[in-house]
Amino acid sequence: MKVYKSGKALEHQIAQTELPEQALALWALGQEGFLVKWKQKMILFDPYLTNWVYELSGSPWSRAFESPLQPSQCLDVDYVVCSHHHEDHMDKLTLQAIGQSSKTKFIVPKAHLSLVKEWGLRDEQLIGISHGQSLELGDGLKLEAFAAKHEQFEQDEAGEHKYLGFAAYFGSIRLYHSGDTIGFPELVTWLQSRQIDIAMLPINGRDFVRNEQGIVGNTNYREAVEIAVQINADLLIPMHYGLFPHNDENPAYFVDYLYRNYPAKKFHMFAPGERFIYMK
Ligand SMILES: Nc1ccn([C@@H]2O[C@H](COP(=O)(O)O)[C@@H](O)[C@H]2O)c(=O)n1
Repeated sequence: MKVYKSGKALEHQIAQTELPEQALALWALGQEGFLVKWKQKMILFDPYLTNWVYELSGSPWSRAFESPLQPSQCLDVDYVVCSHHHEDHMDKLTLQAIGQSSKTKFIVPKAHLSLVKEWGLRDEQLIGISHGQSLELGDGLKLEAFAAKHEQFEQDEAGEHKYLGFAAYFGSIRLYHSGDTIGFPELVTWLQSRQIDIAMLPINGRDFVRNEQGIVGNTNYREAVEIAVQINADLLIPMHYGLFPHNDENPAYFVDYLYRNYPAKKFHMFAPGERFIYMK
């Protein structure tokens, strides 16, 4: 798979992107990694910018495309937000490298605070978040966490959910980044009252063959579409495809399903490294 823009050209584009308050810019970085710029703030969701999964687990976990950005190009980001501790979402090498920044704060599930401290991130860089909690992040930016079901809910001894999704409020623009999850009725109920504009959901699905390989599943393209429809999201962004061929889905099936069933529903399918500007 080709990367649309990467390296210095992408870094330059991010720095040069100026936006009115009612707009935000999104860059897809692969899997569930997205950079959001709004006003002068930058927030990075689930960045997997290295080859750490392959280094840990070997074949078949090699990347299908290079990361559009290197961690060292993300030192100006205000917040890195991680949904759960799977290495393609909470990547030790990416976090350690961005942790060299004196600016960036890391928002992780409270269940994983001790782990990221073991990785060398310092207390003052870290913010833990729990299901049901909201964080005010300044300038009208707010983040709210919701439990996710990476097939199941999983909680630590203290009852902290290990899988989270996030509603991020950029002024009046409301974005939901699901993390890794399947669909479940409470999720729809929680999100219906949040009036989400942009819903970002995985489409890689799940099956017993992948379960037998230790791969935990997510919403498939039908479920992603149906959740977006039920919460009345304005725009649907499919994610979690294209990076690992053995845990993938063809995004054309998502487009086909959406086009046949909800032809008026807006979506955007990204190429890695592509910028998309959303204006409310
Ligand atoms: N044999 C395996 C099975 C799974 N992993 C881990 O799974 C992660 C991918 O799952 P997500 O749905 O969270 O993207 C991947 O990061 C590995 O940590 C593995 O390493 N080996």
